[in-house]
Amino acid sequence: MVSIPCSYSIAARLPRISFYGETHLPFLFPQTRVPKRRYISGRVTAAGPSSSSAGPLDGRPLPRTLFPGGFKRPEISIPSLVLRVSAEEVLGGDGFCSEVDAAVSRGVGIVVLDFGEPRGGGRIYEAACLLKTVLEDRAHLLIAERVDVAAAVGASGIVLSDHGIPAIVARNMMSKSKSDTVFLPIVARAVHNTLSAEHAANCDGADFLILNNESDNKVMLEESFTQHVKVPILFSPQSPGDSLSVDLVPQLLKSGASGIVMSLDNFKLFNDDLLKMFSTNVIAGFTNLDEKEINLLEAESHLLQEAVATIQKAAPMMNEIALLVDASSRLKEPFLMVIVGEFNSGKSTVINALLGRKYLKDGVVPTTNEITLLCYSEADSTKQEQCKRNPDGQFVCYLSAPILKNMNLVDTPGTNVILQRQQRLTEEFIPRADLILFVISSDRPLTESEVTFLRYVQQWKKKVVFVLNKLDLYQNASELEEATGFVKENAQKLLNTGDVRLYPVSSRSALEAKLSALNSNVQNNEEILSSDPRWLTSKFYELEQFLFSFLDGSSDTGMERMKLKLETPIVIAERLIDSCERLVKQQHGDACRDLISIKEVVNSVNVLAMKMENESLSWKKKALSMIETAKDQAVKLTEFTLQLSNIDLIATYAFKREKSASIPATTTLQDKIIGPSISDIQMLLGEYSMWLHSSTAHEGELCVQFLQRQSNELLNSGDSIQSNASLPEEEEELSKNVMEKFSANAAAKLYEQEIREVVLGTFGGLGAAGLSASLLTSVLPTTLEDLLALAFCSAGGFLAISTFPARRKVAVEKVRRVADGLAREVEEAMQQDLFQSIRRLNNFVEFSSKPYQDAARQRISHLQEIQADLATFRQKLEDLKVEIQNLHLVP
Ligand SMILES: Nc1nc2c(ncn2[C@@H]2O[C@H](COP(=O)(O)OP(=O)(O)OP(=O)(O)O)[C@@H](O)[C@H]2O)c(=O)[nH]1
Repeated sequence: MVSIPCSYSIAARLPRISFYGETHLPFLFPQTRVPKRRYISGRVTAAGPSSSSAGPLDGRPLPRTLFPGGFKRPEISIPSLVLRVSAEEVLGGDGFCSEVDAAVSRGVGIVVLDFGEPRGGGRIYEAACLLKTVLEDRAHLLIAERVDVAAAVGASGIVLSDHGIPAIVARNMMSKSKSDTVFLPIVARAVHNTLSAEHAANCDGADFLILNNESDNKVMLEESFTQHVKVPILFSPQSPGDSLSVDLVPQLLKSGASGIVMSLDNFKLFNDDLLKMFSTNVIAGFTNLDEKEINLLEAESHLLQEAVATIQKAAPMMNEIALLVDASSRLKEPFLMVIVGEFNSGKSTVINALLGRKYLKDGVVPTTNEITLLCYSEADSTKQEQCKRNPDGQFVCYLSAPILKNMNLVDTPGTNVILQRQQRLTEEFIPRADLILFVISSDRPLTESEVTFLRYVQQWKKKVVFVLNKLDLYQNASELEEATGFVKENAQKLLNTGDVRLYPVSSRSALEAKLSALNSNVQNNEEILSSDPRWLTSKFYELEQFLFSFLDGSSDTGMERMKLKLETPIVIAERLIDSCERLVKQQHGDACRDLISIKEVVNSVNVLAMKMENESLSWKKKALSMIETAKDQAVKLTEFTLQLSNIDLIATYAFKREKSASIPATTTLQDKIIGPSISDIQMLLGEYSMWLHSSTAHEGELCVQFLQRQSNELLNSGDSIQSNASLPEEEEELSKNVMEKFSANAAAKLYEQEIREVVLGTFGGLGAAGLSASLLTSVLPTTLEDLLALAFCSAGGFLAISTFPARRKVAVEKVRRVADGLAREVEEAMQQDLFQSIRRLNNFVEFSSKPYQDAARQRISHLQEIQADLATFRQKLEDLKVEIQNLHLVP
């Protein structure tokens, strides 16, 4: 067991990193907003270019992700505390879940749900759902055996038994069901003997093993076995139901166990000292810091915690926050130098030469298809040096090479490999690096893929040191000069800096020289090395000199190391804040547009009012023309009735004086003119009323629909805004009432009265003028001329009849006036009905839009607050950067 374990595994409780955008990433794929609808003149149309769906305000699409797309392995802290619970216990109540909750807050990183008894799938599912709620994202939930249940509840993974399905099958089954996550499911294998342990580790592809059989536990204590199995082995040192001897725990960890699996009862036996063994151990990254530096480290730690809170508030869905959490937790850890380069450029040889031994070839490191972290072990024999593969796929090697005392090295897969996954692993690691050693092969200096990769590195503002490896391939000095000039010039352009460090080396020669010096068995082999021509021609010492000066805190480069280390999380924070600012700016723009859209909805009632007013003109015109037609008919009837030749009438009123009898004109007026006209107009007004109602109701409906669509976007949650407003139900009645009040019978009576008055007023006095009733009776049935002739016979008669046309005109005028009055009344009532409808709609829209307007305003001010917070925070980071840059200045 190495004495100082490395801690390069993000604690399971941290929020998950989502690096890739193949699947749905809420933050990186800013939530796909339903295309905004613009609400104009009562019609809903697709939004124009100002629509929020068009992406950020500058019109360019937001970057899909900080990294290219793909899946990522979940990360588990090692050593790990694992709780094993049964469905029975979980569903049994009695505060069991609260105790699990407490255990997680005390450091349990994984909870395994066993099916126990009874074995019904429903019970397990129920228990898994309950556990998931208890654990939230603080610990991984693994389900024993039941891939279906694990997939259904969205568990982090599965624990397969010795004889269970192959790990790859389980992983695929779960991956398919978890298409919305970028994390691969965890697949652990419970094994009962060393044989199956070896098989699972080497062939099965399980992420870690749980050794269940207590009789075999002692086998695990043997070094040969732990050396052999390259995946973490977690011990389950007791049979279910047995109590765990806690004294065993330190011994198990020392023997190479990567964690302990236990029941809740056993966990309760763990005291704080024991729990400390499971907390991440940190190697002091900086020694001999003066007070100013210590203060700066503390200040930065606090500021980064604040940054995490600010970013989480601004963009709760931003999974990349884990990068910052991770980087800030590593602030006090050793300087991290990441070696990158194309496949076969000589990265491993450079590392071996730095380490002074062939660590990366003699089997200690199994592959460069994964990230390999090399950190220091105080082991005094190479036997204790070992490599382990963490469940996240990363190899961690503990080596005793002196250079690792103050600097961790990371070997990465080549960047131009065919398998994109390897390239992605390297890309993922870049933000964590404090310094990048970029190894270029002399036979292909600065290829296209290297240029692309450098551009990516530049995004993270990393300090890059170039190694032009395989120097021995150059024929002469001028070739070398040409190559270094080319690389420097282009690197300067790419990294936008005049300060490009480039070390042409032959790492193979350097390694060979170091190995011969090592094998010379001489106590002080430095002399042998410095006299070795391979060492001299390798020029490797120049690179080493630079790196060692990095390790010396008192030198300028040592100070630079401190600065770079301090700046690593700041750069990540800045990038995340950039993304947050873009996102919040977009959200703010959206919210402003939302408010404008809502106001547009309210204002659209005015547009609709104008439109309806225009349309109502044609309704009015129709109604008035109906009245006009009736009027014309009534006028004609009056004129016809009040003719001298229409002697029947005169006879009836003037001479027969049958007051009670109705004249035919009255009946005609009532039955043929007024009656049908009234019912026609009433029908028209009924339709008008319906038109008003349906137009406003339709508009109201559209408005409600629009506002409801806004709801989710405004609230940014699943809630919806409740509005108590209801659409106007009743139809407008004023115009209909006017016509209902207008009685055909009453009008006919009035008409008759008028006719009567005209006739009586004209002819009622003729008898007094001396006309004899008999003469009149014999003459009157003849012609008008006769009558006129008779009238000429009597001055009095003539005078009376001569007033007839004027009286008739008055009667006609009266008929006209009545009709015109009715027309005016109807027109006014129609207008009132229109106003009333619009008023109702207006009230409804204003009332129902109010909660939405309030929500939009609240959201705008909330986003403005966040923008202000981010700006303040950016300033704080700037100030801190200045302080870091001024570190070298004597106070
Ligand atoms: N001529 C010459 N060959 C070298 C030198 N350094 C490494 N090589 C050779 O280059 C080949 C690749 O070296 P590695 O160190 O495995 O390269 P790598 O970049 O780690 O390769 P991957 O891990 O596969 O990406 C090996 O055959 C080395 O012997 C050197 O300085 N000169």
